[in-house]
Amino acid sequence: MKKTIVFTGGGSAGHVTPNIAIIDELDQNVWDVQYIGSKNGIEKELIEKISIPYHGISSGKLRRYLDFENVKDGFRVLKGCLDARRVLRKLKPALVFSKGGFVSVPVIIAAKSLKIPVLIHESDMTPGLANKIAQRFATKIFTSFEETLNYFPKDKTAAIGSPIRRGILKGSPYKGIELLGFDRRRPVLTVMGGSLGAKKINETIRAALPQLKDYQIIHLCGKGNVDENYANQKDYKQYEYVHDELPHFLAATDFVITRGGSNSIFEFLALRIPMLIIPLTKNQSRGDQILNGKSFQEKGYAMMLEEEHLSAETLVKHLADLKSKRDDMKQKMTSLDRKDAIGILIEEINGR
Ligand SMILES: CC(=O)N[C@H]1[C@@H](OP(=O)(O)OP(=O)(O)OC[C@H]2O[C@@H](n3ccc(=O)[nH]c3=O)[C@H](O)[C@@H]2O)O[C@H](CO)[C@@H](O)[C@@H]1O
Repeated sequence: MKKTIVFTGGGSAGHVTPNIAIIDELDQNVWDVQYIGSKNGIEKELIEKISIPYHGISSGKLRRYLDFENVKDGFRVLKGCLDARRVLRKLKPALVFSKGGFVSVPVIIAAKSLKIPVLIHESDMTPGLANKIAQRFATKIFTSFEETLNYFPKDKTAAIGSPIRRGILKGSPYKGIELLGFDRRRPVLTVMGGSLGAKKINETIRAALPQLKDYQIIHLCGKGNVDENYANQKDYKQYEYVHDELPHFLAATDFVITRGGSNSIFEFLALRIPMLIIPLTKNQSRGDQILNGKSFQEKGYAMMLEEEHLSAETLVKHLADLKSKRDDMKQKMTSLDRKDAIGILIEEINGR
């Protein structure tokens, strides 16, 4: 008889794509895979696309301060715990695997109350609020960054790198160039503002286009952000979000401009693509991307440009610097930080 495993995590692609990466590698003759996410989060569409049974529960945003919305969200989280408990009692999983995000908290609390083992993975340099809460309920904790070990109990935590989907490494540069209608002899720059796009990066890259004529540009600009004024240009292709084409596009990419989302930057590291990281600011986030970016810069994998200093001029200048550091960066990107996190997690799961 198959054993059941429940995955959870959501709110942004960053909390879902690693789960999909692991699910892809699990032997589904051995494991019955199920997913618990929020009723309407981005995870619903991404998980249904890979045909894994999806259970939507009530979910509320967790805040560090108290206000009326917070109280309402408290009730939603409470309802989420009851929803999750009901689903888990029915599925009777051997374990729960969580990638974090608000929706994961009620699932983990419910799992703990039913004595179901919980594994969690933290992608960022510093833990998000969900994983901070989840850590006390977790049986075992994995992190992408070595630096993150300081934030969790030593006896149950291991740094293993980021579980990046293996498919992302299997793209063909020729196919990418062909899909894009680009010229194989000229450099390709990919601009990726995280799974949700990035308004300021989008505007700045478009303003800098006249100074970027050496490059052929793939711009992944996020939902609703394609600018029709720039449609049908030979050297500048815009997409809201790409799925199956992404491995081919990245295989054809020479440089990348990116947010500091952990999944993206570990994917670029595995592909050895020199990156210019423009992290979300402290006003837009809890500042995790700044720390992710700093860590990569210190290790020589990336350059960083803070959004406060972002303009067409600084972007072009940083890109020129990136070009001059390209060989050195690629050399450094062969390090141990490219661990086989997926392999480690699959082994851990199979041992349960
Ligand atoms: C706004 C926000 O809260 N961002 C957080 C979110 O990142 P967010 O989900 O925005 O970004 P990540 O870089 O972590 O992940 C994006 C994922 O989407 C994929 N992708 C992207 C564009 C596209 O067209 N196609 C595609 O498949 C990327 O390859 C990657 O696997 O979770 C990360 C991991 O906890 C955090 O580091 C980020 O701070």
